[in-house]
Amino acid sequence: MTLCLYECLRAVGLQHHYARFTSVGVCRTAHISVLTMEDYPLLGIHTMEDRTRLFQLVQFVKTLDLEGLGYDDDDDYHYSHGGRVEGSTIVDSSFCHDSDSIFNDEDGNGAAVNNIIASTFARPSHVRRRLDFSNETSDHHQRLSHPVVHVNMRYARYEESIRKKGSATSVQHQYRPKPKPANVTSNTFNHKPLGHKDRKRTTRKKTLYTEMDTDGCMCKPTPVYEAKRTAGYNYGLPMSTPPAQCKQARQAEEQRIKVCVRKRPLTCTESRQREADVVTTPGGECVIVHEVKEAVDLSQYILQHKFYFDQVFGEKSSNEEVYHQTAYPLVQHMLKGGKVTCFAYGQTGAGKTHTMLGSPAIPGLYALAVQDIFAHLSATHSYQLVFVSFFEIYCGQLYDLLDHRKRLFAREDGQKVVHISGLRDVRVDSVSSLLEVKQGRRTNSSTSTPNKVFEVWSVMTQVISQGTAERTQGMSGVNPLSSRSHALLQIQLRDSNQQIAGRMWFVDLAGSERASDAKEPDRQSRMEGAEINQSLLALKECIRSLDQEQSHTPFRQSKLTQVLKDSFVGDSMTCMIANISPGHTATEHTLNTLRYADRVKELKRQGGLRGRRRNRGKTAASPNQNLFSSTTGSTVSSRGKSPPKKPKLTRQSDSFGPTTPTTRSPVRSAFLCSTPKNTKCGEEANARRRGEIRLEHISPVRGWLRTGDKRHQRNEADELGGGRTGNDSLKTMERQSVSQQSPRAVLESGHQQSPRAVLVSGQPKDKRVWKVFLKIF
Ligand SMILES: Nc1ncnc2c1ncn2[C@@H]1O[C@H](COP(=O)(O)OP(=O)(O)OP(=O)(O)O)[C@@H](O)[C@H]1O
Repeated sequence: MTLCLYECLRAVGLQHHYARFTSVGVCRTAHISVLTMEDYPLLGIHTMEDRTRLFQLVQFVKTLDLEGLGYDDDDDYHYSHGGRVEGSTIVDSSFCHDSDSIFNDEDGNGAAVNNIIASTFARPSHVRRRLDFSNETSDHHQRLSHPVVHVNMRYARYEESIRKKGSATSVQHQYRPKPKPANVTSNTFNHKPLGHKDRKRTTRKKTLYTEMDTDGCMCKPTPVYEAKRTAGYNYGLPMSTPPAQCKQARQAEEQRIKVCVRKRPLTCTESRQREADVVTTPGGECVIVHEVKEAVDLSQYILQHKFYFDQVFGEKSSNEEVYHQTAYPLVQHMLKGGKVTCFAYGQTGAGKTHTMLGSPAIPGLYALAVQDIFAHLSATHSYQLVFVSFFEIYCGQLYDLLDHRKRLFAREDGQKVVHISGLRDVRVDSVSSLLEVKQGRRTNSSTSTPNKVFEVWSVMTQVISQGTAERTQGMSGVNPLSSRSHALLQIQLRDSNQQIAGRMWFVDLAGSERASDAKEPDRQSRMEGAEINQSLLALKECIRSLDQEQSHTPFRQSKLTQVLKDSFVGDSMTCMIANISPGHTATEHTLNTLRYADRVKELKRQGGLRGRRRNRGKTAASPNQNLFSSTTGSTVSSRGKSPPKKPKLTRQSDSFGPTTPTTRSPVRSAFLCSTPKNTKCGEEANARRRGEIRLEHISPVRGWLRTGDKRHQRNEADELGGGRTGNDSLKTMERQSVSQQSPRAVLESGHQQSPRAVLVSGQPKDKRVWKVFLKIF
């Protein structure tokens, strides 16, 4: 039993168009696969329903390996000339007279088709044309003599339209990617006319690539275009620039921020699923993503996205190689007393943990860094001590991974230095390693043997394995053991006075993918995803803010940036390793990761950080002072750009209701308690401040009436963050006094909202307003 055109059309309920199809030259099932939407009217497909059906059929036929299934070119031919297909009854009540004409045609010479064309489809001559499948050898078409439309030229048409649009630059057809694997489910069609083919679908899908590659009829060379990015997408910064063009800038920057990309190989699972590798890493500084796209006419084309970074590691790079290019310079800087940070960023399953932690057989950056630190200390006979702490940030909370997930709190002191209270520091005292080194058997990492590396690894794992086991993990759509938290490993060097003599952060960030990618997106995983995204956004905002020389850097937007404050100020060095997956199903995430990294790289080339540091150096001596000035100073951006927008945490309305015009509070902020006490003190305060207080809106939270004054919010945040200023007592007085006003007094003071409103604050705003008014008047 073979596949024929009529069966296909009947499967989607388009069998009544069969004659029309054959009349214009669509006589075989294979012809369907090359139909485009432009051909639909020619085939008599006008209604949206029919268009959808035909579209589905075209998609389905495209996924079929017709030759592999024993597709016989003549089948449709015989079919259309009255041949009765083995095992199937083609008589269909909906097929009207056309079918009779066709199937009762005994001579099989195409007379029926010609009759139909002549009688049923008597159309104007410009419509009466037939589609040409020029690659066919059958003489079937030679019997028809209508004008020809070249539908197989759709690739050329598309290329032409792209050129006209100027949205992409055409390049040579040099890259011929494997087409996307077919993703056909058994319920694609309800009627199951092709049921006898079902058992072959699996093999059909698997052989799709090769068949289409070798079959010139089925697969035209896929056009390749180079993505031409516009200024809007990258915040107006120049796009990824080749290294040659920015050599000077790089030298000037002295690699304070280094952005690298690491591509991992396809995993066994991905190979089994026949995922295509869409990432290439030509040279050591360029990475190209070949994105398979589909045009509106359903033709496929390739869009190449090219990025340049300080270093690009291909799938064959080892952890040691990555370490020497990324973390090793940071270790050297730390040993000189600097503060350094190494981020691993990327989608879940992209290889962040593999890079950072590795395994006993393949130690990651943690172990290699500690090994070098010990090697240095022993070589210089230093008495500095190495302390390690390890904690995670999960859903905005800090948990100590070395202390049974004890809850931690990040607080700022009066000097604006962030401390993590309760964090356990473990002194790493690799006696055996150090002894070995002191005996001259170890000098540095480059001369160490794998056994020695393994030894340091085992020392580190005594500390880290406990923490890693405690880390929050979950199942994502990509990785069954996906990290759902940011893991931060801190390595500190301390002198004999316990003063910090160098600090290194290793940050294994949580997967950067969207929350919806979780395999079973329940509430918890969505919350996790939202939190992860928010902290990554905050990280980006901090970097962006530094780049734009903003007077305020929003460290406090997330715990991650708050904890990593040191990484953004002073004489720090940072390295970001963007990990990417090579599979075509991860293309979108790969591009997102690369764009994020590209953004970080481009801003450093703009000299944003450097310029900022320079400015800071003029006004302040220490990083802490710099930070202070950056957060409280009134410096306006020299570029005149607007400050970054903070994500809105709560919705604030400017108007409370149609009858309650609101006014902004003056600089002095005030609270109003929902249940004021009529004390004398309160009345006095009320009388004094009656003319000053302007309420903006009522917050249902804890019954406070709040003002929208930013300074007030900042003061409040300071208090929450643990910092207290000299005005604290004054503010407390203010709060007390204002909170004790009577409702009547508030009304008299010109405000149209009553504290009574707070009592009904759980209701919609308009209702609340009306209740207040009813109560009063
Ligand atoms: N460079 C590499 N070479 C070989 N295998 C790798 C490489 N990078 C990652 N892998 C493998 O890919 C899988 C996923 O890697 P890993 O767990 O490091 O991802 P991840 O980015 O940390 O994911 P998540 O964010 O979900 O924790 C692991 O099985 C790991 O062994």
